[in-house]
Amino acid sequence: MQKRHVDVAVIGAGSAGLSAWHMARKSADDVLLIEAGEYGTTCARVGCMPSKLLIAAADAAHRARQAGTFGVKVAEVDIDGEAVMARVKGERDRFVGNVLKSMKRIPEDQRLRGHARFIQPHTLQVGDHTQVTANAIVIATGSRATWPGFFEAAEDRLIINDDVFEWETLPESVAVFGPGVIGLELGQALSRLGVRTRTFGVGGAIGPLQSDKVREIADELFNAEFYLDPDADVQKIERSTEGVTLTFVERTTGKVLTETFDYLLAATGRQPNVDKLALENAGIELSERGVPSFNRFTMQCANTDGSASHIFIAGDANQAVPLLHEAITEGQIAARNAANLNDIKAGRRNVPLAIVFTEPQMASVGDSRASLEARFGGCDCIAEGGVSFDDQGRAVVMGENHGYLALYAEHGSGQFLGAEMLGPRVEHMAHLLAWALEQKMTVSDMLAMPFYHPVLEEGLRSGLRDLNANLQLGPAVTERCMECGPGD
Ligand SMILES: Cc1cc2nc3c(=O)[nH]c(=O)nc-3n(C[C@H](O)[C@H](O)[C@H](O)COP(=O)(O)OP(=O)(O)OC[C@H]3O[C@@H](n4cnc5c(N)ncnc54)[C@H](O)[C@@H]3O)c2cc1C
Ligand SMILES: NC(=O)c1ccc[n+]([C@@H]2O[C@H](COP(=O)([O-])OP(=O)(O)OC[C@H]3O[C@@H](n4cnc5c(N)ncnc54)[C@H](O)[C@@H]3O)[C@@H](O)[C@H]2O)c1
Repeated sequence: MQKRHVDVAVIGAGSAGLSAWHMARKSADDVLLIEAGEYGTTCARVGCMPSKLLIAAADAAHRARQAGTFGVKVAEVDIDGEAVMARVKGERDRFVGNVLKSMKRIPEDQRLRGHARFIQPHTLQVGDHTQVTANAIVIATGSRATWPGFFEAAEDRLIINDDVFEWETLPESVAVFGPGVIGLELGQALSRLGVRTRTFGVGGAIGPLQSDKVREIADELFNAEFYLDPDADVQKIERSTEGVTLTFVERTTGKVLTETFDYLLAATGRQPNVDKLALENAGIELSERGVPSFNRFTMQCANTDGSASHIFIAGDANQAVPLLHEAITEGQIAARNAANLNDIKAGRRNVPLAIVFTEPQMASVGDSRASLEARFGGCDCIAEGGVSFDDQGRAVVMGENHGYLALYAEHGSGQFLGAEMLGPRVEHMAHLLAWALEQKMTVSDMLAMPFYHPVLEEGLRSGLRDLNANLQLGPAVTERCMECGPGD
């Protein structure tokens, strides 16, 4: 057994762990990055990047099918599943390759392969070969897909997102369970690529949407394109000779149907990889679900006696905001503090921003309406405004005039608080709104900004005018804006 002492040990070489290693090295000499699995990060290997590559192929197919809207004739859209998957995997490998290249800058003696687990608060057992003691430890172990036990009836036809990106070609059919972020992104993409899909949820949720109005529109729009039952009654799942056979109540007809699919894709959420760390030996306080309690500004965990620990947790492992940009920020904050235990500082956190790459895209900026209600204590302080994209100039031009933008602001101050949206390419508008929120802009400040013509942001201006009127800070929006042209 090898023994080694380091200043900071980082467990997990994903996006949070890599950013942690780089940050810790700014103040500590001996920083060890420990990885149990493949190098390359979840984001590049089986997450953000391959999913967006599959979506890009699906969008190409969709554009070709929609070309007739513009008087452009495309004879037949023929999907070559092998070519689709070859590009997805080829470009995915390029992204993974870039991560691997950047990892070469980490000296070999600062990297260690093997599964880490705590044997004492300052000591990790790595594989069966090394014991590492560290002044401070950053847990950056990510998360993994999770599913209810009864899915196991699908046996070898039960798959998760990781499996999709290993396909040689596209299957004929997939039953998608979980209309959350992953299920909707992958489910819509597969459907657009000609794969027969049905998507089943529980409880009515669609993606991360909180606004009833936006969710209802999303339900209608997605269902116009592919079968989605967000509150499904699935009565039986079984492995049959042909694949996986489901018995379920069809949403539209109420009939009990039995259908066979090649695969059951479980997209029913993710759980943090903290259950195999032997955290009971780490001396830190755990939530009921076994996740360490931590401060989101310092990323520092709490000891069982309430004192501050030398252990920090960043990225999907802490289950707070499982998004790539947050993992990187958290890794940096955690590592900065792990390397400076005598000078713990609160890190800067950005406003919440989340984007789902369906079409129309979904996005949210700021706290959800429910959190805002909780924060403002039911004082009737929140004004809401909104705009539909159905008649928005640029969206009509592009033939993508669907969706709705809901905007929130504080009565009295007129301060912009957040937004939820479903609409064409709203990834960009969501960024503008997040930047406005970071700058603590009021709705009047935002309306004083330039708006080009004809752009989707003219729709945002209409929504802001509606919000301003509801704040009683501007005129009621009763008709189309006369002075702003046909874009709003
Ligand atoms: C299909 C999919 C699509 C996504 N799309 C987006 C997107 O578009 N935008 C976005 O912002 N986010 C997206 N995400 C989320 C994003 O990928 C994650 O938030 C991010 O990758 C988390 O990074 P991490 O460093 O916390 O975890 P990871 O990158 O998973 O790194 C954790 C590492 O820890 C290692 N590890 C675990 N346990 C141990 C141990 N005991 N010892 C040693 N090593 C260990 C693991 O092997 C792994 O390499 C997506 C996720 C998925 C699954
Ligand atoms: N574009 C992006 O930024 C992006 C893309 C993919 C993933 N992610 C991240 O990954 C996280 C995990 O994504 P996810 O889609 O796995 O989780 P999720 O929490 O977004 O969705 C899980 C869905 O499964 C449903 N569900 C639970 N049990 C079910 C059951 N038995 N049958 C049917 N449905 C069931 C839930 O109601 C929910 O709608 C996201 O929260 C997000 O942070 C982000």
